[in-house]
Amino acid sequence: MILHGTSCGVTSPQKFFILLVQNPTPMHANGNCKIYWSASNSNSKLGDPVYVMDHFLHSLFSLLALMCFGDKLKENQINKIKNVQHQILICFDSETKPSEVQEEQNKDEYVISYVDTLLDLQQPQEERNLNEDEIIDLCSEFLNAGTDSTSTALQWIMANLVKYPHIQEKLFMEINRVEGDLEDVMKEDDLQKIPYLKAVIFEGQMARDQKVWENPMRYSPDRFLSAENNGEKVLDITGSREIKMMPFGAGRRICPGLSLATLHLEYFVANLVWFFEWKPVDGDDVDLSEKHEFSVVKNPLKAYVHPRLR
Ligand code: HEM
Repeated sequence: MILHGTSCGVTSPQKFFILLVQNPTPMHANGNCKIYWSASNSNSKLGDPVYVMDHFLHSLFSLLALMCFGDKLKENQINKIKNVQHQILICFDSETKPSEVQEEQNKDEYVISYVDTLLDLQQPQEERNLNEDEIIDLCSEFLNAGTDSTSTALQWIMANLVKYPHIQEKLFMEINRVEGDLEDVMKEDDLQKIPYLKAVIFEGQMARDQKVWENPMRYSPDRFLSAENNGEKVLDITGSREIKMMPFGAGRRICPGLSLATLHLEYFVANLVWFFEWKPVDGDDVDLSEKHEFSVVKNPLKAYVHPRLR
C-alpha cells in the first residue's frame, strides 16, 4: 500500500514541534479506551456480512476526538464534532469547549487532553499563548490527519487478513500465547509482546518495490521477522539507516503521528482479531485492487465478522 505524501496535509515546523512535544497519551492512561463497534450507519442484521470502513472511520475519529478534547466526551458530542469537521468548519464550538466537559468530570480522574496542552503552550520566541484560530487549526489537523490515513491502512490490513486466513490464524495464535484466557481488550503493554503483530502491520504498508523486496507481491509478514533480512533493519521505517519503505515519509517532515498511528493500528488489528473471526463473503476473493484518491484506497471491504467463542 502506498499513501501519498500529502495525505495528512502540510504544516509548519511549529505544528510539527507541538505535536511532538504534546505526545498525547495514546490509549488514555486510565485504560478507558474501548473499541467502538458502532452500527449507527449500518442496516445490517446480526450474522450479515458488513462493510467495515465506516466503522473504522468512526472508531478512529472517536479515539482522536477523545485524545483531543478529553476522555469524558459523549457519543453525541463526538458526532457533533465529526459533522462540523466534515463540513470543514471550526471544531471548537461552544458545545465542545473543554471547560464544559471538565465541569462534569471528577477532577481526580482527569486525563490531560491535546487541547489542554495547546491552551497551556507558550510560543517560545514570541512569549505568548496560541490564539483561538491557531488552536482550532491544530485540533482540526489532528483529527483530520489521523482519521483517514489510519482507517485506510486498517482497512488494507484487515482485507489481507480476510484474504489470507492462515495469516489471521497465526496472528490469533500469537495473541493467544500472550493473552491466554483473558477476555478483556488487549492493553498497550501486551501489544509489544507480539512481534508478528508489527510484521502484519508493516506488511500492509510496505510499498511493493521489487528493487528492494524479494517477492514484493507475495503477502508475507514473515519477511519482517526473518533473519536473512536482518530483523530490526527492515523494520526501520523512519529512513534513518536506509529507506526500503516510507509510508510515513522521511527526513525532517516525516509524519509526527508515526508512533501514534502504529500504536493505533496495532491496538485495533490485535483486538479485532482477538475478539472476531474475519471471513470473506462467499464467492468473494477479496478484491485488493487500488484506487487513487487522497491516499491509495481499496474498494470497500465487506466481510463476515463472527465473535470468537471462548
Ligand atoms: C497510518 C497512518 C498514517 C500514515 C500512513 C501517515 C502518513 C503521512 C505522510 C506520508 C506524511 C507526509 C510526510 C512528508 O511530507 O514527508 C504525513 C504527514 C503528517 N502526518 Fe501523518 N500519517 C498517518 C497518521 C497520522 C496521525 C495519527 C497523525 C496525528 C494525529 C498524523 C499527523 C501528520 C501531520 C501533522 C503531518 C504533517 C507533518 C509536516 O508537514 O511537518 N499522521 N503523514
